Amino acid sequence: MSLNYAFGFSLFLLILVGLNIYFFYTLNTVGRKGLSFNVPSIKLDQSPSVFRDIYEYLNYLPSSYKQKNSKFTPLQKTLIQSFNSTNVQNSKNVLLDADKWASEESLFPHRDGAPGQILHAMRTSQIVSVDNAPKGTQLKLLLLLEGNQILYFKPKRYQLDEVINGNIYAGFDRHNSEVFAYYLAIVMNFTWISPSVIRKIHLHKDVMPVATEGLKKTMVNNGSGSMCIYGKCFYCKVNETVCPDSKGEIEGAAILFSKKPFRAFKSPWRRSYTSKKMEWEKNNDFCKKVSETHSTKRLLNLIDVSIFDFLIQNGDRHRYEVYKDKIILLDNGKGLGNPMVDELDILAPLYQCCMLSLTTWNHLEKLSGGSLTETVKFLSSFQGAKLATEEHFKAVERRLLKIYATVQYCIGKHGSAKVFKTIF
Ligand SMILES: Nc1ncnc2c1ncn2[C@@H]1O[C@H](COP(=O)(O)OP(=O)(O)OP(=O)(O)O)[C@@H](O)[C@H]1O
Ligand SMILES: [Mn+2]
Repeated sequence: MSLNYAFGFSLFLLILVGLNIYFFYTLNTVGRKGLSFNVPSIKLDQSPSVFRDIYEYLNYLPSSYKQKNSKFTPLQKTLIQSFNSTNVQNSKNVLLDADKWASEESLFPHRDGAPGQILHAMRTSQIVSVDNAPKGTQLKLLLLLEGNQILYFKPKRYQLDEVINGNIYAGFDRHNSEVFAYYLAIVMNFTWISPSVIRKIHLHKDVMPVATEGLKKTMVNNGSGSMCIYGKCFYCKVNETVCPDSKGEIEGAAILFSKKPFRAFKSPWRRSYTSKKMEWEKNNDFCKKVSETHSTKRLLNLIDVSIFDFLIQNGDRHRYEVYKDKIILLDNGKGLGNPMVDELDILAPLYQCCMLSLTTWNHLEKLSGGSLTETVKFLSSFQGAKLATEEHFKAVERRLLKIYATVQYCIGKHGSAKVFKTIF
């Protein structure tokens, strides 16, 4: 009898303790309830403590960040109208005005159906000359189009499902990353970027008849009768050629060249490209130092760029170029290397400065719940090419949640009045 009593009492105590723990937990997570996340391969033990803090916020991210925001619906509709290229009658002439473009809000027109027409023209206009592009470390060509516009052509080096292992800047440029970046930027309302589209050029029909002598000198026969290009660039090697596919075509990213005078600057958050650590990697107060030599406006712009780079995982923005006091998103080929990796330190400008343009934040909040990549897919579908595997689209959504968590971390640390800036 007394044993039964003792057992019953212990059970009662156990239930009481259990209930206590349950209520304590729910009370503590009210308002920041969220599903726990599977954190992909991250070396938390060796990471700075800021990473742990950000991941803590990620685990309690409000559920609204995982749902669609109805405020995005009208914006999405406008974007779709602008990229729908079914109205291409004028597209042949659309590039003729390109030199007159660049307004106070963008480098190229991005409204009223212009993007669809521009991309279509970039993909289909007659090529009148092909040469090696003289600048940079990566193989690329210059395509001169009828009507005098120039395209940078970064050739395809990898299949979409190829995973680039190694450090963040490993491998050749990814042509699809350039094009993906263009659509992503536009959906994010970062309009200071050059239009970019997947284009296929036929070696014997489009290139050879109009190739410069200089380009022909950088071609070799690959042994099975086809000519391949090794190009002229810092890293170009005779045994690292680009060859046409079985249809005789070379696929690549065609990027509209802008003749505007850009000014180049070294990025304060650039990597060392050796095992040596840069100051920003060792000093979490690095932003304070940068703010002594950079305006708040430029810092906010660099932070926007870091958010963009984190989404595609471009860790190679060693230098940035400016026009009309805005950073132009040139050279986005080092993204989409590995969909399983999220290098959080690309976000260093955000978590070290803990500030963000309010305009950027208001817009980012509208892109939640899958809208961001859904719109990239939708807009790019008008030009036909698939830009990335499903794993990459999922990775971008996962990284967006990490951006939300990083902003929450900053708000938690400094309060939203200090984080959000209206200077832009
Ligand atoms: N769309 C563009 N319009 C005008 N100039 C451009 C454009 N894209 C790139 N450039 C210029 O050409 C340079 C080289 O291009 P890009 O950076 O894409 O090549 P890269 O081979 O990847 O160079 P790097 O190895 O330095 O990263 C840029 O720094 C920029 O000055
Ligand atoms: Mn580059």
